[in-house]
Amino acid sequence: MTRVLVVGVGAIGGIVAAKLAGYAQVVGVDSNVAHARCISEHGLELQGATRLRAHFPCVTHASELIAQPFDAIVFLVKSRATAQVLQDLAGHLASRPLLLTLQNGMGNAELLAATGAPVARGATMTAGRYVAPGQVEHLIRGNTWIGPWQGSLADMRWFSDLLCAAGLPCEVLEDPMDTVWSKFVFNCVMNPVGALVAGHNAARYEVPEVCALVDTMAEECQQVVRALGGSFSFDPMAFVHKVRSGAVPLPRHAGSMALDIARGEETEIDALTGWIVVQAERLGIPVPACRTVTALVKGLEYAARERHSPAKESSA
Ligand SMILES: NC(=O)C1=CN([C@@H]2O[C@H](COP(=O)(O)OP(=O)(O)OC[C@H]3O[C@@H](n4cnc5c(N)ncnc54)[C@H](OP(=O)(O)O)[C@@H]3O)[C@@H](O)[C@H]2O)C=CC1
Ligand SMILES: CC(C)(CO)C(=O)C(=O)O
Repeated sequence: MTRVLVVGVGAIGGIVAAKLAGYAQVVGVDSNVAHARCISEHGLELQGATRLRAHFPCVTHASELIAQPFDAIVFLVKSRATAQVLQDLAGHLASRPLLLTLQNGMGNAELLAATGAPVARGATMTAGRYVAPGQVEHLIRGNTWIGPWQGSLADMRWFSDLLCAAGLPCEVLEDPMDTVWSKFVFNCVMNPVGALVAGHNAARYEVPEVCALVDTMAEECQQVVRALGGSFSFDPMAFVHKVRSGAVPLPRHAGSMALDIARGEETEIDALTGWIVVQAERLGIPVPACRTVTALVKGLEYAARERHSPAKESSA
């Protein structure tokens, strides 16, 4: 049976691992000790759009994995953890498994490609939320796209078929970048704004001043991506326009960055909007809205960290 390692079995990794568990031999690695233990002992419970309990082993560090080779390794840790997990997994890369990233943010595929293994890069509109040890909520059923960043379509078509069989609709693309750019711009705009409105999704769509900010940021991000030679397979703001016009209902999920702030975690701002700001500076493109929003999210991270620090909790 196909062996798949899922690195980061949180919101999205949890959905992928639990769904795949009936179709492949899945192993998880997750540094959240209580979560990993719960999964190994009682299984991972998916709630919401998918309801199932999947059983697979989950370790807390790559050093606990047995030497048997994996056919694919799926990276679903936050972008800031990718370099460290790759280093930890060095002993499992000699067999050249397919490395797949569906992470938001720039920089991950480049790190994976440096290993020399085939790399599938993609994006997913699936949404999830970590609830508690052993529990993940599947919030939105969404499409997934993957394609070669390093290697050929043949190296990864089988994995797309596996995701489809497991109930995660996936399209394989000859060149995934136009889709990656489209979703990247959506995340660069909507994720920080979702965090700044404290996860109250209606505020992203119904407050005129917030809508104007969203549109300005979208313009800035698209200008930078085009200056970098990128293009878009779909209008990054298409979903936003559909929600605004009432063509699709307002989802409850305000993006994963709002969830990070609610948990007092660091966000992926540096790999998203902050990345745009750095590129814009290099290219001489003014991006005042993205710059301000990036700064505000840094402040929000600081405040959320302070609010969740054990010292604050005990003195409260
Ligand atoms: N949530 C969503 O709806 C979506 C998320 N994404 C993207 O998917 C990626 C994962 O996000 P998400 O699932 O939300 O994140 P989560 O924080 O829910 O899950 C990541 C998991 O990885 C664990 N982890 C952190 N560092 C390591 C490490 N060094 N080794 C092993 N495990 C580690 C975390 O543990 P701990 O909590 O203890 O740090 C956590 O359990 C991100 O790039 C995100 O942008 C894409 C689409 C939608
Ligand atoms: C699922 C989606 C597209 C929703 O914004 C996302 O990428 C996120 O939450 O980070």
